[in-house]
Amino acid sequence: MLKIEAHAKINLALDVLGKRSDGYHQVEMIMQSVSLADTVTLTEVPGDIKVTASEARLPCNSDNLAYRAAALLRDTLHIDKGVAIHLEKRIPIAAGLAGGSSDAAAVLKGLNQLWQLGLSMDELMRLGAKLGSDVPFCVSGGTMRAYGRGELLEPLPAMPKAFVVLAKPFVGVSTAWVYRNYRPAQVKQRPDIPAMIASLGKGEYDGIASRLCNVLESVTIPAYPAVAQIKKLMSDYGAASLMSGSGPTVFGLVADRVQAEKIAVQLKQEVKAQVYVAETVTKVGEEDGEALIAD
Ligand SMILES: C[C@](O)(CO)[C@H](O)COP(=O)(O)OP(=O)(O)OC[C@H]1O[C@@H](n2ccc(N)nc2=O)[C@H](O)[C@@H]1O
Ligand SMILES: Nc1ncnc2c1ncn2[C@@H]1O[C@H](COP(=O)(O)OP(=O)(O)OP(=O)(O)O)[C@@H](O)[C@H]1O
Repeated sequence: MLKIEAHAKINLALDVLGKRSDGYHQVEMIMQSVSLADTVTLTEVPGDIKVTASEARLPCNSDNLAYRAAALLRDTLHIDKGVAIHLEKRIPIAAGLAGGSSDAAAVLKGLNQLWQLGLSMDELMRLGAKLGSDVPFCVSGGTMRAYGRGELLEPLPAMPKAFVVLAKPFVGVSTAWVYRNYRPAQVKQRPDIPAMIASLGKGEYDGIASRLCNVLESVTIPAYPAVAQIKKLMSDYGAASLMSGSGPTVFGLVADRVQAEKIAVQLKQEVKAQVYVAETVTKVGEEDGEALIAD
C-alpha cells in the first residue's frame, strides 16, 4: 500500500501568447506547488482499477483523472494488474488549483513504484501530458516555468517560503470555457515573466509578490464578481493577491504565518468561500522522499 500527498498548485504568473491550430492556447506561466494536498492511497488488488473518493460528487469511473492515469499506465505498458485508488480530497474541485491533475500525477508516480515500472520522471511527465496540460507540472512540483500548452517545463529557483491564503467562492469554473472566452483585447495587464524569474533568482519575495499577474482574470472576473471581491479584500488585508489558473480560487501571499491566519479568519467572516491557509513547497516527488509513504 502507498500513500501519496498530491499537492495543489497556484499560478504566480499566467500569460496567453496565442491560439494553436489544435485548439489549445500557447501559454507562459510560473507555477508553484502549495502544501494543500489530497491524499491518494494505492492498494494492489487483483483485477481492474477501482476508485473511491471522500467527495461524493466526484465521478469514480473513467471520468476521474486518477482512474485515467492508472488506465493509461496499464494500456501503455500492457500491465495486467489491478489497483484500488482512494482519494481523500482536500483540494476544492474545479477551483483552478489542479486538484484532479495532481491526483493523476500522484497515481502515475505511485504506480511506477508499486508496479515497479522503472519509468523516469521525464517519462512520467510525458505520459502525464496525455491526461492534461497541468499534469506534468504536478508530477514534478516545486517552482517551474511552463510553456507550450503548459506541459513543457523548466525548473526555476525555489520561491522563498511564503504563506498562501486560498479562498474559493462557491462556484465551479470550467477551464475550457475560460480559454474559449479569452479575448486578448480585454486584457489590461500582462505579466513580466523575465522580471519575475529574476526576482526568483535573487530570492526577492517582494519582487515576486509585486509582479503577480494572470491574464485569465479578464474572462473569469466579469462572469464571477466574487473573484474581484475576494481579491480586493485580500489586498485590503495586506496580501498580494491573484486568481489561480482559470479560477475561481483567489490566493493571497504573505511572508508571515500569523498574518495569513488572521486574513483567513477575516475572509471567512466577510465572504461565502472555502478558505485555507497553506504554504509554498519546494520540489515534491520521489527525490526528497516526501511524497511517497509506503506502509
Ligand atoms: C488554467 C491552467 O490550470 C493553468 O495552469 C491550465 O492552463 C489548464 O490546465 P488543465 O486543466 O490541465 O487543462 P486541460 O485538461 O489540458 O485542458 C482543458 C481545456 O482547456 C483548454 N486549454 C487548456 C490548456 C491550454 N494551454 N489551452 C487551452 O485552450 C482546452 O479547451 C482544453 O480542452
Ligand atoms: N480526481 C479528481 N479530482 C478533482 N476533479 C476531478 C478528478 N477527476 C476528474 N475530475 C473532474 O475534473 C474537473 C476539474 O476538476 P479540477 O479540480 O481538477 O479542476 P481545476 O482545479 O480547475 O484544475 P486546473 O487548475 O488543472 O484547470 C471537474 O469537473 C471534476 O469533475
